[in-house]
This record gives sequence, structure tokens and C-alpha cells, in this order.
Amino acid sequence: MTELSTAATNDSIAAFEAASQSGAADYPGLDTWRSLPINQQPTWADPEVFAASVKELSILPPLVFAGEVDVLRERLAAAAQGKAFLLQGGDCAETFEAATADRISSRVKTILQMAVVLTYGASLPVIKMGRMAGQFAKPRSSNDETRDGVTLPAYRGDIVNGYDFTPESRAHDAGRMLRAYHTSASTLNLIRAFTTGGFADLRLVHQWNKGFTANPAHARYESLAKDIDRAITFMQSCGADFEALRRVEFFASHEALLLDYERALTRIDSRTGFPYDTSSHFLWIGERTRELDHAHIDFLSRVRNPIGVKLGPSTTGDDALRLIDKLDPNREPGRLTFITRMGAGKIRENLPPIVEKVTASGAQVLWVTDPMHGNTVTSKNGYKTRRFDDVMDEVRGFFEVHESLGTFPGGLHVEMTGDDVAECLGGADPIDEAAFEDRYESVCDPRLNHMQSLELAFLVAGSLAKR
Ligand SMILES: O=C[C@H](O)[C@H](O)COP(=O)(O)O
Ligand SMILES: C=C(OP(=O)(O)O)C(=O)O
Ligand SMILES: [Mn+2]
Repeated sequence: MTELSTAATNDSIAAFEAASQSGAADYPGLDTWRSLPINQQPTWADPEVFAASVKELSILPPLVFAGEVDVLRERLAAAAQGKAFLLQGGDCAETFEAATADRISSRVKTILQMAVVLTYGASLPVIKMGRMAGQFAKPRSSNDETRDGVTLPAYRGDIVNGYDFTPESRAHDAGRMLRAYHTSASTLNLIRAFTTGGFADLRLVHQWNKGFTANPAHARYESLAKDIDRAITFMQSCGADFEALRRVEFFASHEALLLDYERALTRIDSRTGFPYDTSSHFLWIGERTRELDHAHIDFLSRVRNPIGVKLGPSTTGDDALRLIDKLDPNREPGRLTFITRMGAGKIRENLPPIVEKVTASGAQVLWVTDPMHGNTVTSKNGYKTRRFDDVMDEVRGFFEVHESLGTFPGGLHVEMTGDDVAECLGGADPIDEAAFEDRYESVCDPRLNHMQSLELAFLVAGSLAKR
């Protein structure tokens, strides 16, 4: 989000004009999705609250600027061409309650630390992106949840209903879309302040490690930070100017699941005349909503943001080609990212035919691994979890496949937090099932904790460095 300031400096008039546009009402095709089949949408309890919320959202200021979105597309194009690496991480489901300065800053610090490990280890620019400031809507395997014989609607993310297991909390309340917008705005505000106001200065590389519990990954990071310090001191003595290190670009992303919300935040950019979904820089389509002729693909095919699509184990090469035709008909590097989430046991078999077909078609997509969603299991004591070894193994498999096909493994997409939670099993300072009882906090999927996130970053840096 340095890009806010860069874009605002270079292009301030256009950015502010774009900000004042509420438009998009008559833009052709933006509402075609409404007549198509659509999955995983809420059933709002009160139509009047829904109408009022959508109306208000459609005139509120954009959360991100079109100019920033364009910069991200260029950065992702570099990654698609093997010249940069995407690091995308954050909660499975953000909550309104956890949008506090402490929680947000520890997540941002952890992402910055992971990025330093990757940049230093791989000598590649790293694009930093949070699953943050809008990751509030969740697709679910089941519409309902039953506890002790009581059945209620499943939790679908704070933008739809509450996690508390009561009928009132689980009702689908459209007023929550406004709270999601405002929570996203304050989260983005804090991220922008952190990443442009000096907190992300590379000369503070040690500071980002403070406040986290000492552990093996922490120590390894500290030693790397010392190397970076030495390099910076050396370059400073040579007269290098480090002002540029004060700021980092940091982009926001979330799953574009709730199309009423996404549509209401879509604006026509005054510079280009194109629609941009201004709820976030990058949006992805989930594994459960990527049917070709359904609403999600149609809507996202019509906005200029860079788009991701999750590809699970049932994906075929032809599916991938059809997605490219719909979402990236002009074959524009940076436009389309495929986020594969096959499972550790399947990636080495399932990924190659897809990559081969895409490569043979001449398309240049960005390949990213999500080593989380194909590796979910239930622990003996009943928690949704993932084994850290499986996560690492899927990442290794992803690198092996791309190595053998001569394509570029361009990014890592993870569910993680900066907090010392116990949700995924294993790691260098191993988390066991008993720890879940006290330190399992996720309201949806299990996340890597601070240490597991750093450990994974070291693994990926090593694999990138080998290439
Ligand atoms: O985050 C992803 C999905 O929302 C999640 O994995 C679905 O989980 P469920 O199978 O518990 O509904
Ligand atoms: C729902 C998610 O993933 P997928 O669509 O890959 O299951 C997610 O990223 O939280
Ligand atoms: Mn998830």
C-alpha cells in the first residue's frame, strides 16, 4: 500500500476522481451474474435491511484505488514471468472482534518477516499480500451445524452471521455487510500506516521479531536479520540511500464470495472507464464457486482487478483452459493466478497435466500453492486441523512439479496468524492435540502460528534458492 502514496503522488488527480465516482449502475454486463446459478450465498433475514445496506455500500468511498490495483497487476505479471514471488497470507476468516491493533500488527509483522526470509534467501522481490481487510465471507460444506441435538445455520463468516451458537446470532443479517466494510477500512488504514509510516523499514528487521516467543525459527530469523543488518551497514558506509527501505508495498485480498457486497463496491475508474472491484486489490474465486457458467466467474470476468482461482484435486487441464478463456481472454500476464490446493498426497500426480496443458496453450498464468486446504483433517479430540508435515510436503511437491516442467513456482498462499495459537499439528516446537484445548482460536480453518509461518518461509526460501 505504499502504492497508495505512490499512486496518490504520481496520479493523485485520477485517484481522487476515481474515489468520487459512485457509478457502475449502468455499466453493461456487471449484473449478468444475477441471472446465473450461484452457490454459497446467504438467505438474508430482512429484505429492507438488505436493500438499505447495498444502497449505502454503493455510495461509500472505495477501499482501494484503481491505480493501486494496476500496480499490483504489474507486480503479479513479473511473478508470472519468474521475476518475483507472491506471498499471500492471513486468517481463514477474519472477525470483527479480532480487528485490533495488536492482532493486525502481529500478522503484518509476521508477513514482513516471512517476506524478508524469502527475499534474502531467494534474491527475488516478494509481493506482500494479506488475506486481510475483507476476508469475512466463508463457503461451507454444510448449510447447518448441529450441537447437542440442536441444529442452526452454519457460520458463514462475520459478514453474514455470528459465530455464537444461538438462533439470533446465526441469522443472516445484511447489516453486517456495512460492518465488514468499516472493519476493512480501519484494518486497511492501520496496514497503510504500518507499511508506509516507518514500521516496515528494513532497518527495523530485528524489531519485527520482538514480542514473539523465543523458539527455533525465531533464532534462525534473528541470525538472518543480523546478516541483513551487516549488509545494510556496509551499503550505508558506501553512501547508499536507504530512504526507499522505509516503505513497503502491501496489498489486500479476499475471496470474492458475497457478490452483492462485491458488486456494490464496484466503481468505474475515471481514468480508464473500466470497472474495478474496490473492496480489495486482489480477489479470488474459491474451489466451491468456480463453475464456469455460474455467477462468480461471470462477475469477476468483468472487473479489472487481478483475479485468482483456487484449483482443487478434481480440476482437469481442460477446466483450467476454459477458466483462462473466460477470465483472461487477452492472455495478460498478471491478470490470472491459479492457486492450487491439491493435498500433499495428490499434488505430484494431479498438478503436472494441468500445468502442461496451460503451458502448451501459450497462456502465462501465475502459479501459486495453497498447501492448507487440501490437507485438512479432524484431530482425535475433534478439532479441524492440518499437519505441518503435510503442509510442507505439498509445498515441496509444488516445487518439484514446476522444476520438472520448467515452469515457475510463483507464490505461496497460507492461512496464518502472528499469534501463538495451536491449530496446526507439528512444527519445530511441536504443537500437539492437547494444546488445542487452550490455544485453538480460529472460527473456521486452522492457521499456522507465528513460528510455523517462519519455518515454512525458510523452507520455501531454500527451495527458491536452489532453482
Ligand atoms: O476456508 C475454507 C472453507 O470455508 C472451509 O474449509 C469450509 O469448511 P467446512 O468444511 O468446515 O465447511
Ligand atoms: C475457502 C477457502 O479455500 P478453498 O476455496 O480453496 O476451499 C479459503 O481459502 O479459505
Ligand atoms: Mn480456509
